[in-house]
Amino acid sequence: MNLELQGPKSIKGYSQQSNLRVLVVTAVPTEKETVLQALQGDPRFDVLVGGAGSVAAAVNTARTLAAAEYSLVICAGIGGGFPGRAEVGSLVVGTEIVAADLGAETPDGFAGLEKLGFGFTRIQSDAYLVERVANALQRAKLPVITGPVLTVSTVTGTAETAAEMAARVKGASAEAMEGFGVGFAALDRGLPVLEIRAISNMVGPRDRSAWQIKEALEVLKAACEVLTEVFAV
Ligand SMILES: O=C(O)c1cccc(C(=O)CC[C@H]2O[C@@H](n3cnc4c(=O)[nH]cnc43)[C@H](O)[C@@H]2O)c1
Repeated sequence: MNLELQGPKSIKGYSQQSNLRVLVVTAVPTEKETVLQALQGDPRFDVLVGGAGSVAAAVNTARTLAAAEYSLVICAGIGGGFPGRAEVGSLVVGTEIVAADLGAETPDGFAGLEKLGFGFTRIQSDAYLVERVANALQRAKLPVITGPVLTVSTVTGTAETAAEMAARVKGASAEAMEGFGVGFAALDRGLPVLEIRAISNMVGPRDRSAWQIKEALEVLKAACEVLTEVFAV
Protein backbone atom coordinates (compact mmCIF):
# COMPACT_ATOMS: atom_id res chain seq x y z
CA MET A 1 0.00 0.00 0.00
CA ASN A 2 1.49 3.33 -1.03
CA LEU A 3 -0.45 5.94 0.88
CA GLU A 4 1.45 8.73 -0.84
CA LEU A 5 -0.33 7.87 -4.07
CA GLN A 6 -3.74 7.71 -2.48
CA GLY A 7 -5.20 11.18 -2.22
CA PRO A 8 -8.20 11.71 0.03
CA LYS A 9 -11.61 12.27 -1.54
CA SER A 10 -12.69 15.89 -1.48
CA ILE A 11 -15.40 16.80 0.98
CA LYS A 12 -16.95 19.29 -1.46
CA GLY A 13 -20.55 18.30 -1.92
CA TYR A 14 -20.65 16.01 1.10
CA SER A 15 -22.41 18.68 3.12
CA GLN A 16 -25.35 18.33 0.75
CA GLN A 17 -25.45 14.54 1.06
CA SER A 18 -28.32 13.11 3.02
CA ASN A 19 -26.14 10.08 3.87
CA LEU A 20 -23.23 12.10 5.28
CA ARG A 21 -21.55 10.17 8.07
CA VAL A 22 -18.77 11.68 10.15
CA LEU A 23 -16.47 9.86 12.55
CA VAL A 24 -15.13 12.10 15.31
CA VAL A 25 -12.12 10.66 17.16
CA THR A 26 -11.04 11.90 20.58
CA ALA A 27 -8.19 10.76 22.81
CA VAL A 28 -10.02 10.39 26.11
CA PRO A 29 -13.59 9.78 27.34
CA THR A 30 -14.00 13.32 28.74
CA GLU A 31 -13.42 14.76 25.27
CA LYS A 32 -15.89 12.28 23.80
CA GLU A 33 -18.57 13.29 26.34
CA THR A 34 -17.97 16.94 25.49
CA VAL A 35 -18.35 16.31 21.77
CA LEU A 36 -21.47 14.19 22.30
CA GLN A 37 -23.10 16.92 24.39
CA ALA A 38 -22.52 19.38 21.58
CA LEU A 39 -23.81 17.08 18.84
CA GLN A 40 -27.07 16.46 20.72
CA GLY A 41 -27.75 13.10 19.16
CA ASP A 42 -27.17 14.20 15.57
CA PRO A 43 -27.32 10.80 13.82
CA ARG A 44 -24.77 11.79 11.18
CA PHE A 45 -21.95 11.74 13.74
CA ASP A 46 -20.29 8.87 15.59
CA VAL A 47 -17.77 9.66 18.33
CA LEU A 48 -14.93 7.28 19.16
CA VAL A 49 -12.40 7.31 21.98
CA GLY A 50 -9.31 6.36 19.99
CA GLY A 51 -6.92 6.48 22.94
CA ALA A 52 -3.92 8.69 23.65
CA GLY A 53 -1.12 8.77 21.11
CA SER A 54 -0.89 8.18 17.40
CA VAL A 55 -0.68 4.39 17.45
CA ALA A 56 -3.80 3.79 19.56
CA ALA A 57 -5.65 6.44 17.56
CA ALA A 58 -4.63 4.88 14.23
CA VAL A 59 -5.55 1.31 15.20
CA ASN A 60 -8.92 2.25 16.68
CA THR A 61 -9.80 4.62 13.85
CA ALA A 62 -8.86 2.03 11.22
CA ARG A 63 -10.95 -0.64 12.94
CA THR A 64 -13.97 1.66 13.06
CA LEU A 65 -13.59 2.79 9.45
CA ALA A 66 -13.43 -0.85 8.35
CA ALA A 67 -16.76 -1.57 10.02
CA ALA A 68 -18.91 1.16 8.47
CA GLU A 69 -19.02 3.68 5.62
CA TYR A 70 -17.92 7.19 6.56
CA SER A 71 -17.61 10.38 4.53
CA LEU A 72 -15.19 12.26 6.74
CA VAL A 73 -13.01 11.78 9.83
CA ILE A 74 -12.45 14.52 12.41
CA CYS A 75 -9.78 14.31 15.10
CA ALA A 76 -10.95 16.56 17.95
CA GLY A 77 -9.76 17.36 21.43
CA ILE A 78 -7.65 19.64 23.55
CA GLY A 79 -4.13 20.60 22.55
CA GLY A 80 -1.17 22.84 23.18
CA GLY A 81 -0.98 26.20 21.41
CA PHE A 82 2.23 27.63 19.95
CA PRO A 83 3.17 30.99 21.47
CA GLY A 84 2.28 33.85 19.16
CA ARG A 85 -0.16 31.65 17.23
CA ALA A 86 -2.87 30.15 19.45
CA GLU A 87 -3.79 31.29 22.95
CA VAL A 88 -5.38 29.18 25.68
CA GLY A 89 -9.13 29.07 25.10
CA SER A 90 -8.84 29.47 21.34
CA LEU A 91 -9.35 26.95 18.55
CA VAL A 92 -7.05 25.68 15.85
CA VAL A 93 -8.42 24.09 12.69
CA GLY A 94 -5.60 22.13 11.09
CA THR A 95 -4.65 22.92 7.53
CA GLU A 96 -2.34 19.93 7.71
CA ILE A 97 -1.39 17.28 10.21
CA VAL A 98 2.34 16.92 10.71
CA ALA A 99 4.09 14.01 12.46
CA ALA A 100 6.65 16.45 13.78
CA ASP A 101 8.97 14.03 15.56
CA LEU A 102 8.79 11.11 13.10
CA GLY A 103 12.30 10.88 11.73
CA ALA A 104 15.90 10.88 12.87
CA GLU A 105 18.29 13.22 14.63
CA THR A 106 21.33 13.84 12.45
CA PRO A 107 24.45 15.97 12.92
CA ASP A 108 22.68 18.49 10.63
CA GLY A 109 19.51 18.50 12.69
CA PHE A 110 16.20 16.68 12.48
CA ALA A 111 15.42 14.73 9.31
CA GLY A 112 11.80 13.73 8.71
CA LEU A 113 10.78 10.53 6.93
CA GLU A 114 10.68 12.34 3.57
CA LYS A 115 14.31 13.32 3.92
CA LEU A 116 15.21 9.81 5.06
CA GLY A 117 13.49 8.48 1.95
CA PHE A 118 10.99 6.07 3.43
CA GLY A 119 7.67 7.69 4.10
CA PHE A 120 5.81 10.92 4.74
CA THR A 121 5.00 13.05 7.76
CA ARG A 122 2.36 15.43 6.41
CA ILE A 123 -1.31 14.84 5.70
CA GLN A 124 -3.21 17.69 4.10
CA SER A 125 -6.68 18.58 5.30
CA ASP A 126 -9.38 19.25 2.77
CA ALA A 127 -8.92 22.98 2.08
CA TYR A 128 -12.59 23.58 1.29
CA LEU A 129 -13.64 22.01 4.56
CA VAL A 130 -11.03 23.90 6.60
CA GLU A 131 -12.31 27.20 5.20
CA ARG A 132 -15.93 26.26 5.74
CA VAL A 133 -15.43 25.17 9.33
CA ALA A 134 -13.14 28.09 10.24
CA ASN A 135 -15.59 30.61 8.74
CA ALA A 136 -18.49 29.06 10.63
CA LEU A 137 -16.53 29.20 13.90
CA GLN A 138 -15.68 32.83 13.25
CA ARG A 139 -19.33 33.65 12.56
CA ALA A 140 -20.13 32.05 15.91
CA LYS A 141 -17.64 34.53 17.42
CA LEU A 142 -15.25 31.80 18.54
CA PRO A 143 -11.51 32.61 18.54
CA VAL A 144 -10.10 30.46 15.76
CA ILE A 145 -7.05 30.27 13.54
CA THR A 146 -6.05 27.80 10.87
CA GLY A 147 -2.58 26.29 10.55
CA PRO A 148 -0.54 23.12 10.85
CA VAL A 149 -1.27 20.91 13.85
CA LEU A 150 1.71 18.88 14.99
CA THR A 151 1.41 15.29 16.20
CA VAL A 152 4.08 14.41 18.75
CA SER A 153 4.89 11.32 20.81
CA THR A 154 6.21 13.37 23.70
CA VAL A 155 4.42 16.48 24.96
CA THR A 156 6.79 19.39 24.50
CA GLY A 157 8.08 20.49 27.90
CA THR A 158 10.74 23.12 27.31
CA ALA A 159 11.01 26.46 25.53
CA GLU A 160 13.91 25.04 23.49
CA THR A 161 11.86 22.15 22.10
CA ALA A 162 8.92 24.48 21.44
CA ALA A 163 11.19 26.75 19.41
CA GLU A 164 12.66 23.77 17.58
CA MET A 165 9.21 22.45 16.65
CA ALA A 166 8.10 25.90 15.50
CA ALA A 167 11.21 26.16 13.33
CA ARG A 168 10.67 22.65 11.98
CA VAL A 169 7.10 23.31 10.85
CA LYS A 170 6.36 26.71 9.32
CA GLY A 171 3.24 28.23 10.89
CA ALA A 172 3.04 25.53 13.61
CA SER A 173 -0.14 26.39 15.47
CA ALA A 174 -1.02 23.56 17.83
CA GLU A 175 0.43 20.35 19.18
CA ALA A 176 -1.34 17.15 20.18
CA MET A 177 -0.72 13.42 20.08
CA GLU A 178 -3.27 11.70 17.84
CA GLY A 179 -3.84 13.61 14.59
CA PHE A 180 -1.35 11.78 12.39
CA GLY A 181 -2.65 8.37 13.46
CA VAL A 182 -6.24 9.34 12.79
CA GLY A 183 -5.22 10.98 9.50
CA PHE A 184 -3.25 7.93 8.38
CA ALA A 185 -6.24 5.67 8.95
CA ALA A 186 -8.51 8.10 7.05
CA LEU A 187 -6.04 8.38 4.19
CA ASP A 188 -5.86 4.61 3.95
CA ARG A 189 -9.62 4.65 3.24
CA GLY A 190 -9.37 7.58 0.84
CA LEU A 191 -11.31 9.78 3.25
CA PRO A 192 -10.73 13.44 4.06
CA VAL A 193 -9.57 14.30 7.57
CA LEU A 194 -9.77 17.39 9.71
CA GLU A 195 -8.19 18.13 13.09
CA ILE A 196 -9.72 20.59 15.52
CA ARG A 197 -7.91 21.45 18.75
CA ALA A 198 -9.17 23.56 21.64
CA ILE A 199 -6.13 25.03 23.32
CA SER A 200 -5.70 24.06 26.98
CA ASN A 201 -2.06 25.05 27.45
CA MET A 202 0.83 26.71 25.74
CA VAL A 203 3.51 24.62 24.06
CA GLY A 204 6.62 25.23 26.16
CA PRO A 205 7.93 24.77 29.72
CA ARG A 206 5.83 22.08 31.38
CA ASP A 207 3.35 23.24 34.01
CA ARG A 208 0.53 20.70 34.05
CA SER A 209 -1.22 22.60 36.86
CA ALA A 210 -1.65 25.55 34.51
CA TRP A 211 -3.57 23.56 31.88
CA GLN A 212 -7.00 25.15 31.45
CA ILE A 213 -8.79 21.92 30.61
CA LYS A 214 -12.28 23.04 31.65
CA GLU A 215 -12.05 26.18 29.49
CA ALA A 216 -10.69 24.22 26.56
CA LEU A 217 -13.47 21.64 26.81
CA GLU A 218 -16.05 24.44 26.85
CA VAL A 219 -14.62 25.90 23.66
CA LEU A 220 -14.41 22.41 22.12
CA LYS A 221 -18.11 21.96 22.89
CA ALA A 222 -18.97 25.30 21.31
CA ALA A 223 -16.96 24.35 18.23
CA CYS A 224 -18.73 21.01 17.88
CA GLU A 225 -22.12 22.72 18.15
CA VAL A 226 -21.09 24.75 15.12
CA LEU A 227 -20.07 21.56 13.28
CA THR A 228 -23.67 20.36 13.10
CA GLU A 229 -24.55 23.64 11.32
CA VAL A 230 -21.67 23.33 8.87
CA PHE A 231 -23.20 20.12 7.59
CA ALA A 232 -26.80 21.31 7.72
CA VAL A 233 -28.79 19.97 4.76
O1 LIG B 1 -7.74 15.63 33.20
C1 LIG B 1 -8.75 15.82 32.54
O2 LIG B 1 -9.86 16.12 33.02
C2 LIG B 1 -8.65 15.76 31.06
C3 LIG B 1 -9.77 16.04 30.30
C4 LIG B 1 -9.66 16.00 28.92
C5 LIG B 1 -8.44 15.70 28.32
C6 LIG B 1 -7.35 15.42 29.11
C7 LIG B 1 -6.06 15.10 28.53
O3 LIG B 1 -5.05 15.04 29.19
C8 LIG B 1 -6.04 14.85 27.07
C9 LIG B 1 -4.71 14.33 26.60
C10 LIG B 1 -4.52 14.77 25.19
O4 LIG B 1 -4.37 16.16 25.13
C11 LIG B 1 -3.60 16.52 24.05
N1 LIG B 1 -2.69 17.59 24.47
C12 LIG B 1 -3.06 18.63 25.22
N2 LIG B 1 -2.06 19.50 25.34
C13 LIG B 1 -1.02 18.98 24.67
C14 LIG B 1 0.31 19.45 24.42
O5 LIG B 1 0.73 20.53 24.84
N3 LIG B 1 1.11 18.66 23.67
C15 LIG B 1 0.67 17.47 23.19
N4 LIG B 1 -0.57 17.02 23.40
C16 LIG B 1 -1.41 17.76 24.12
C17 LIG B 1 -2.99 15.24 23.53
O6 LIG B 1 -3.58 14.96 22.30
C18 LIG B 1 -3.29 14.21 24.59
O7 LIG B 1 -3.56 12.94 24.10
C19 LIG B 1 -7.42 15.45 30.48
